[in-house]
Amino acid sequence: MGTSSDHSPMVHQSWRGIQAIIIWFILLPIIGVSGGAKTRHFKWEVEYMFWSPDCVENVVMGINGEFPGPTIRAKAGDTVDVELTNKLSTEGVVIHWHGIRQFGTPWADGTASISQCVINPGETFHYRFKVDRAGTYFYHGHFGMQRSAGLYGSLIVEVGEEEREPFHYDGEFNLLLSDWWHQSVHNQEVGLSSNPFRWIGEPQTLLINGRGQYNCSMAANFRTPESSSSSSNTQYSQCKFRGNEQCAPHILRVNPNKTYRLRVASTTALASLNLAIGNHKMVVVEADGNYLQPFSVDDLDIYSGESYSVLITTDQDPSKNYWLSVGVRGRLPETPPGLAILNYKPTSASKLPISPPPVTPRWNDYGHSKAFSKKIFALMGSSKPPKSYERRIILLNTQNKINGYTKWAINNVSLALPPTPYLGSIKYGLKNAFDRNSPPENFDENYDVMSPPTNPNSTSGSGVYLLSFNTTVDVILQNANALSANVSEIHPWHLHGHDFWVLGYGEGKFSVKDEKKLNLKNPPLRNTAVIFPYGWTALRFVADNPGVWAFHCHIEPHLHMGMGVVFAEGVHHLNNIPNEALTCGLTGKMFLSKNN
Ligand SMILES: O=C1O[C@H]([C@@H](O)CO)C(O)=C1O
Repeated sequence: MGTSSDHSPMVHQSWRGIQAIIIWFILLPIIGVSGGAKTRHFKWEVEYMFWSPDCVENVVMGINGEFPGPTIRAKAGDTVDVELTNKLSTEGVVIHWHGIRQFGTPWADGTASISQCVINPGETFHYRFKVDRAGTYFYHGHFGMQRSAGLYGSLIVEVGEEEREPFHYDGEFNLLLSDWWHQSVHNQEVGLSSNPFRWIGEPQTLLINGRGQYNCSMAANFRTPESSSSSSNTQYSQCKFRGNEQCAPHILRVNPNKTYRLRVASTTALASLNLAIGNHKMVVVEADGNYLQPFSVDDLDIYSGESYSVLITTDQDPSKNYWLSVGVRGRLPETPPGLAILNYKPTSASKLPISPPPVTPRWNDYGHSKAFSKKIFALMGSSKPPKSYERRIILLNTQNKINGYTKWAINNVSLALPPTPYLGSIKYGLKNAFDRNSPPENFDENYDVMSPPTNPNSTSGSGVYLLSFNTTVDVILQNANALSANVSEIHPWHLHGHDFWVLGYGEGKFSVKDEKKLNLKNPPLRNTAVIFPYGWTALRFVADNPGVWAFHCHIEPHLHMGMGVVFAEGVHHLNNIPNEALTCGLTGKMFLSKNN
C-alpha cells in the first residue's frame, strides 16, 4: 500500500521525465538529430572489368559491374555500412570517403598504411561510419593509384528530416568529373617510379559521370582552332550515339523555368577543371559540404578533391539545348573539353545546341582562378575559426630527386608510407613501425621559392606530425619552383578527418606581415584548398578528431611521388579500433603473438 510519502518521489520523477521529453523536443531541431536516422547497407564487390569510358575499350576498376561505382545517397545523421569485397585477383584495395570526417571511426577513413591494412583479394571489410552533415561528397580508392584506375563514385548526403537547405531548388543533378588515360595505371605507376622518370602526360579524355568521347566530338561542327581549348588542332568527326553506349554523353533533362541544383565534384587524377554552361549563369552555394555566401559566376574552377553545388535557372529558350562544358586549367591542355547536354523538355535530347560550347579560360590565366577562389566565403552564421593558433606548420612543396628518381617533397621529406598502418602503430606504441622523428615545422628561410632548388637532392621519410589534442593548428602551404626553371604548378591539398578554414592566399613567400591580411571573419570551411603557382595558402583547423589523418596533394601521381604528410591526434582516446583494420605488418604480428 502506498503512502503519501512514497508517492511523492514518483510524481517528482515522472514530472522530471516530462521535462526531459519537452527539452528533448525543443533541442531536436536545433541539434539536427533526425528521428528517422537509418543505417544504409551496401554490399559491394570491386573488380577490374572491360569498359569504354571514352568509346575506346579499356580496363577500369568497377564496383558491382558499374563505372563509376554506385552512388550512395543518405540523410544527415544516417550510418552508412558498406560491406566491401575485394574481387581483384592480385591487388589489395581500400576506399576513402572523401569529405566525411569519420568522427569516432578513424579506421573507416580508407587510407592504406594510415588508417587500415589493405583488403586483400577475396577478403571483405566493413566500412561503417556516420554521415553527420549534408553535402556533396564522393568516394575513391586510396591505395597506389587506384583512383586513376577508375575506382570512384558519388556520395550524396541530403539534409536530415528536421533540417532545411538554406536555398530552394526544384530538382538536382549530380556530376562527377574525372580524367582518363589510355595507358594502364600499372604502366603509369612504373613510369613514375622509374629512372629515367616517365611522366604520365595529359589525359586523353575528360569524363562527366564516367562518360567522354575520344576520336569524335559532340561539337565537331563547331570545332575551330579558336573554339577549342586543345593545343592540337585535330579535327574530329561528329559523334553519333543511340544513347545507350557507355560513352554516350550525360544528358541533364530539365523543365523550363525551374531552379536546379548541380552537385559537381572532381576526382581527377591530374586535371584542374573549369565548368561552364552555355547561356546560363551559376550561383555557387556549397563547397565540400559547407554552405557558402551565394555568388554568381559564368564559369567555375574546380580542382581535384573539391565539390560544389551550383544553382541554375532554366530561363532560356526551351526550344534549344545547351552545352555543359568542362576544360583543363593550369596545365597546357592537350585534352579536348568534356561535354554534357542541358536538354530542355520537351525538346529532343538529340537536337544539338546551335552555338559552340563555352570556351574554357586560357590555361595559365591564374588571375581568373584566383579571382574565383577569392569570392568564396562562408555563409553568414557559419562557424568561425578560433582567433589564434597554437602551432603553425609551414610546408614547402618542392619537386626533388632522390637517388636520381623524381619525387615531390615537403620540407625536403618525400612521404614514403610504411607497411604497418600508423593508426595501429601509434595506438600500440610500436616503435619501429615508422620514423619517430617529427618532420620539420618549417624550411630554410633563405630558400628561394622563385627558382629551381639549388640542391634538388631530398630524402624520403615516414614521420608524423603529432598534434596535441584539441589544439588549433595553422598550416601555411608554400609553393615553389619545380625542377625546371619557370615552372610552378597548381596543387590541391586535401585534409582527411577535418575541414579547415581557408584564411587566405598570397604571392611569393609567406611572411609575418601577411598574417594581418588573413580572413578570420568569414573564411570558408573546406577539406581541399589549392596552392597557386609561386604562392601560399593559409589554413586553420582544430585537431579535435582522434585518429591518424593524411594531408596531401590530391593529384594522384604527385601523392604517389611523396607529396603528402601525416597528422595524428588523440589516438590514445581510441579504445575500439577493430583488429580487422590492422591485421597486417607489425600490428598483425602483435595480434598473432597475443593469441599464442
Ligand atoms: O610531377 C610532375 O612531373 C612532370 C614534370 O615536372 C617532369 O616531367 C609534371 O608535369 C608533373 O606535374
